[in-house]
This record gives sequence, structure tokens and C-alpha cells, in this order.
Amino acid sequence: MIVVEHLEKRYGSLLAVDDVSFAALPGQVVGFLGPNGAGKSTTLRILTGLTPATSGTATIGGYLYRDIPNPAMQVGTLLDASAFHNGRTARETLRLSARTMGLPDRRVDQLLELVGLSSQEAGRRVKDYSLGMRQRLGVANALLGDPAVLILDEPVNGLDPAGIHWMRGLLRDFADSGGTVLLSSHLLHEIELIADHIVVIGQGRVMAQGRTRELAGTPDTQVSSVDDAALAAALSAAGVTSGPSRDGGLQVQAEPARVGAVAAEAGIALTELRQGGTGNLERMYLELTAGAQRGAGGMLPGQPAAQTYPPSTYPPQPYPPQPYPPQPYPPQTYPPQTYPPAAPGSTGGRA
Ligand SMILES: Nc1ncnc2c1ncn2[C@@H]1O[C@H](COP(=O)(O)OP(=O)(O)OP(=O)(O)O)[C@@H](O)[C@H]1O
Repeated sequence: MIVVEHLEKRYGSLLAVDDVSFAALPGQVVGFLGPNGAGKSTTLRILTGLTPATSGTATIGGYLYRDIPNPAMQVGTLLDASAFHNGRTARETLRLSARTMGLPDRRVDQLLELVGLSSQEAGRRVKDYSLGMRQRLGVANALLGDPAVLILDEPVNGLDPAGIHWMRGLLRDFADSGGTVLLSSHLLHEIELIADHIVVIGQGRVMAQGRTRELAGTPDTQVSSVDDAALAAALSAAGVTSGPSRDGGLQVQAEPARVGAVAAEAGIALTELRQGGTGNLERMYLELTAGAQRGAGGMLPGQPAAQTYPPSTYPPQPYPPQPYPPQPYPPQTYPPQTYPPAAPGSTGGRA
């Protein structure tokens, strides 16, 4: 369980992280979403003990990262896929990590297979790796110690659609077996695909958090017809909001099935009907991203936020559901693990 409470980080006059609170529970894949410079990496660096907080707390299993014995066996991290030594092969990189953790070399082969790096690829120097391959190596490195918690900074950067699908399955399996995943991204659609909970951060502040499905709201529909004015009137009469779409036709705040039903009822022939954006979350994120452009205000030290989100529209939801106590340090949570804890091809049992 990851708990971040009233976290604040100042760099001189810049408030990079501003009263951030959220939690990630076992069984959840939590996406930490925000535009460039929003404060995601800073928060993850504080969580993993790389940067001190100005105030507030960030704990894993109730403990500061630095207080967890042999932390790589409990918390798998991928903070910078470009940070691997370029001169080493992937296999050498993982063997070095495994030996540091006291794990045998065969664990490396299990992980290479799990992340889809072939034996031949594993023998190539990291300098010749694509970003997507580095991400796979980073995930393998994070999973080596069969941790209960994964913290991944921008792990889908550089992955192709098949890679994103693979990452989704891997993290879902990890969470389904009791693990906790926190991953960051500035890419809304990727995080929507992968995460079941999302924390949206902008200009250092949490703008919204909750279940992905609930935050996303009803998807928009893009529709065109032989008579858009008549269709708009029929939709309005049915209590459905619509407006002109940038692409021509209408953008409707309802699902395609509902729009189709209204059109059929009104006897209006459709020439196009497809799901558009992902509703509330996309609208909010587009505004947030626009507000985060340099020069748009809010991103420079001392400037006010360019966009403020009324709490009534995007309330940070009470989270986590159960009150968070600093957990008693359970010996069974961080035992010296006997090896191998994981069967080949699995992400292993969770503490
Ligand atoms: N060591 C540092 N010294 C000064 N300012 C910093 C430092 N690290 C980060 N910042 C600033 O803090 C803010 C948040 O940066 P952070 O890297 O956490 O954002 P991010 O959401 O991870 O962005 P990105 O998606 O671009 O990685 C930015 O304005 C950044 O310039």
C-alpha cells in the first residue's frame, strides 16, 4: 500500500508538489497522470527516497522507503529507463541487480522471458536498445526481487500499441495477484487503458482522483446525418446535449447507442456514428494540458494556476476507503524471501 499525505516539495520559489494526497492499495493499478512539469517524477522520487520532501509524508506499507530492509525485494522501481549503463548488455544489467539482491542468475532468465526480450536481444548492449526495449528491461529489473509494490515513471513511453497492451496485461496480472502498482504518464489514453484508478495532477496539485471509469464519465459521440439541425433538435428534446463538432456534424454527450436510438425515433438517417473522446476526463485533461503550456501561466514560479477546477466538478474523492493508520511493521511483509518465490512466467506471490 502506498500512501502519500499532504506532500509538498519546494525548489526555491517553485512549489513543485503542492499538498498532494492519494493512496494506491493492493490489487490496484493507479495511474498518476499529469502534463510535463506537473510534479509526477518529483512525487515518485520522494516516494522512493531519492528526493527529500519539504513537508508531508510518502510511505510504502506504512514505512519510508529508506526504512525498508533490502527495498528492491519489496518495491520494484523504474524511474528512468535511459539510466541503464549503455555499455552493458541487458543480461549483464539484470545479473548485476540480481546479485546485489542475493538472487541467482536463473531469475534473470525468468524475467527476460516475462518481458519478452529474446536471448539474442538480451545479449545486446543497452546503447543499441530502442526506448521500448529499455522500458521492458526496466520492468524486468523492477520485478526481479518479486516485490509487492511497483513504482514506474512513464513506463509506456516508447511502447508501440502491442507493447502498451502487453504492459497492461502484465500490470493487471501483478495487481490481481495482490500487488500494488503506481505508474505515471502524461498520456491520457495510455493511462486510461492501463490504470483502474487515476490521480490527475497539474501544477503540483491533485486535480481529481478516483476510478478511471467514473472519472472518464460518459464517452462523447461524433455523429453526422442528412439533417444535423433536426438531429440536434431531436437530441435536445430527448434531454441529450449536443453541439457542433470540429470535424463537422455534431458532438454529443451520450453514448453512440443512445444517439442512434434518438435518430431512429426521429426518422433521421445517419451518415456517421462513432465514439468520440472519453468525456469528462478528456475535457479536463485537455484544459489542464493547455493551462500547463509554458507562457500560459501557472507553470512559472510565483504565477497563479492557469486553470482552476471547481471542487464541485472534480472533487478529490475521499481516498483511501479505509482510514490510513501507519501500519505496524509486520515481519511477514518484509521477510528475507526464499528463492525462487515466483514460477516462470508469473509475477509471483504478493506479500
Ligand atoms: N532538482 C530540481 N530543481 C529545481 N526544479 C526542479 C527539480 N526537479 C524538478 N523541478 C521542477 O519541478 C517541477 C515538477 O517537475 P517533475 O519532473 O516532477 O514533473 P513531471 O510531472 O514528472 O514532468 P514530466 O512529465 O515532464 O517528467 C518542474 O517545474 C520542474 O522543472
